[in-house]
Amino acid sequence: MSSVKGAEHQLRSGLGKVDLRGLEPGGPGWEAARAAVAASMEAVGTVVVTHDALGADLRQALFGRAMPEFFALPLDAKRSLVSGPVNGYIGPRPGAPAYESVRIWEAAHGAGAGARNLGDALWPHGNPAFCDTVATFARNMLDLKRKVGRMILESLGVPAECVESHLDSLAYNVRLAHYGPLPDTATTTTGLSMQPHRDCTMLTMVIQHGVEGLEVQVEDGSWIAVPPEPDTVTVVAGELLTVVANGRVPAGIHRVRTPGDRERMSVLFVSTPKEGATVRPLDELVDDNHPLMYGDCSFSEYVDFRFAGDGRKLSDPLKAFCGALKDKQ
Ligand SMILES: O=C(O)CCC(=O)C(=O)O
Ligand SMILES: [Fe+2]
Repeated sequence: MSSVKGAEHQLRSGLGKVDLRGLEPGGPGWEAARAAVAASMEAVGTVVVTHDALGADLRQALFGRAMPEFFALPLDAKRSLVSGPVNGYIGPRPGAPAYESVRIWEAAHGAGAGARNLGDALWPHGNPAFCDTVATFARNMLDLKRKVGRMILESLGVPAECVESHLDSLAYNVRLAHYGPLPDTATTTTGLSMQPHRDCTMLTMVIQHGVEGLEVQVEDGSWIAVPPEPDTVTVVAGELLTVVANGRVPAGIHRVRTPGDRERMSVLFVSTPKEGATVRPLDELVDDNHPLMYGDCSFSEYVDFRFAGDGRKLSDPLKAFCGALKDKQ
């Protein structure tokens, strides 16, 4: 994939790469970039964007210091972080023996309360550098995320004020992820560190660093490895965006194939509905040509259904949960 600012972009079986550097809403290049972002999103639920949201110093502070410090903590300390609406740690499991990650909620707001709580819980005297790094990262990503979210919805024809109120209705979290070298058995069976999946989010932005691994499924069913270029982010539509977009943006299918013998770190910047919220297709995206595809979707009930309930066994749990046509198929 190579990219050219604004109007030109390269597609491989639907996956686009679009340069967003220096673009402002309504300014030169905005419309062409917006069309390219939307085309890729509507085709494969994913787009790779080039950006200038994270400088080299911030990336170094995050991947070179904050993350190694966190993952080096004793397993018991990491496990003590309760999983739930505030923070959460996922340790190695039989299905993913080399994967661990931690989620920090609302890291983008205020002084990064989520990061500070986590720092205070883990280090006896807190860890201001860790907290500042995560909070700065999240603030910078939030601007980029709003830009991409705005492009997607505007291009579907959603008026500006509705786009803004949708974006204002979301919550944000950061997930720091670490993939250790794969044990031999895992490498010989699938070679995958994370199985193909759709995210249960609104949008997930994946930042890789140095070591590749993220692969995206494209229109012909093949997989494209996204190179870990420092100034790019992979933006993946989650299932909740499919609901809001009334089915016009599919959730991107992706997986992780880490080089077997190498350690890898990635960071996700994630938007979701707020806790307790119910989402539904935006009114502006339902008309005679676009009949209602999804009914009301309670975020927390869907999470339970998908990860702890009957949805675990289904290939399309979203449709079973709130698809408008689910009873007729
Ligand atoms: O680490 C990555 O590149 C992607 C991880 C991912 O897809 C996920 O955590 O849902
Ligand atoms: Fe994912």
